[in-house]
Amino acid sequence: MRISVSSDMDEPVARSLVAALRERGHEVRTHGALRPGDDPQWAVCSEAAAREVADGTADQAVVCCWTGTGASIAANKVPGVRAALCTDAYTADGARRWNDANVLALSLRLTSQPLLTEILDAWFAGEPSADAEDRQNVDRVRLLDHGKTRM
Ligand SMILES: O=C[C@H](O)[C@H](O)[C@H](O)COP(=O)(O)O
Repeated sequence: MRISVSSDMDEPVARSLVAALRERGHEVRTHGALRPGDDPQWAVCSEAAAREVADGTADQAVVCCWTGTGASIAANKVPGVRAALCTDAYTADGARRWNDANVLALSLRLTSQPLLTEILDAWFAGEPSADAEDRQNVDRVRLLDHGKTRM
């Protein structure tokens, strides 16, 4: 997959993330502190990575900041993006399965190397649920992208 990665800090875990994605065979495009000369502010680089998912330049994105909160908030402001802040593998699996999340948000503070591996394993193994209720929920969220609240 084509995966956009952003981080507001040049932390070891962010570099490990990029390396791990490449090792898994993904094509990675970096933003923020991971790209020399790029704006490292979380509101800017998270949006840039998320926008590539929305416009189809990337299949998915991983957005990082110290807590993961700002990165997830900024990414979720981009229509078409469903960003999930995941602090464990179960949450990452659920984000793909129930929420059809297309952007993974990570905390640079909390995500240890082993946890990163577990989260990525779960994220990439997870498939969106075919359950009608699950699909309906995702469709409702998609409507919000267009300012609508009713199916
Ligand atoms: O949600 C915000 C992020 O956790 C930032 O990474 C955090 O605000 C730290 O940024 P700074 O070191 O620039 O204050």
